[in-house]
Amino acid sequence: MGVCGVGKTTVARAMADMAGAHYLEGDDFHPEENVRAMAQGRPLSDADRWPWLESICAGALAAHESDNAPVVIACSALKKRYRDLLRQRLGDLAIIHLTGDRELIRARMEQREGHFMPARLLDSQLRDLEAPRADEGDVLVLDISGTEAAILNTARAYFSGRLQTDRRARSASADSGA
Ligand SMILES: Nc1ncnc2c1ncn2[C@@H]1O[C@H](COP(=O)(O)OP(=O)(O)OP(=O)(O)O)[C@@H](O)[C@H]1O
Ligand SMILES: O=C(O)[C@H](O)[C@@H](O)[C@H](O)[C@H](O)CO
Repeated sequence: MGVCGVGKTTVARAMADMAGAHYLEGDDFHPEENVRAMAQGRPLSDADRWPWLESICAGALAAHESDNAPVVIACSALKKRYRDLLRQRLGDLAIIHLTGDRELIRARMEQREGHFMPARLLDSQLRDLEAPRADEGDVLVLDISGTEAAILNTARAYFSGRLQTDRRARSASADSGA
């Protein structure tokens, strides 16, 4: 999760490769009108985002049910209520909140080519962002100022730990016949 340009796609793709997981790009689930709005510099509203979040959940569940493999999703999930919807629909999550200095994110967005999101929407994303607090216990905060390798190492350690915990919990519940 995180604002535009913070590196969600980059990290999520690498994590999915590492874990043999499905990779879902949140941007692919936006209806055309959402993409058009953002491309024209208009921030999305809650009303624009609810159906989009629901379709990400449907896609994630379908992918997982096809072969039981884990699913990694690149999704802004800017507000607590969006993350709560994901938790409610998808069950246990391991969330990485990518954060960074506004100027660094802006510079990366300006260098990026072929993406619909204009750098001028960054401030609206930062305004919408409700950074997870400590009571959202499934979130790792990861600053993006380090090298890509260092970021991926930290992300990998967090996901691996969460996957092992999840596997242990599932095997314990299978043993107990639950
Ligand atoms: N650690 C990093 N170091 C340098 N550049 C990076 C790093 N991570 C990502 N980038 C570059 O920053 C740009 C934004 O990254 P990316 O597209 O992954 O962000 P995003 O959060 O998925 O963006 P959006 O939400 O707008 O789709 C890309 O050009 C990417 O190659
Ligand atoms: O919630 C949102 O406003 C959107 O998901 C955006 O964050 C973009 O889709 C993405 O980040 C584009 O760059």
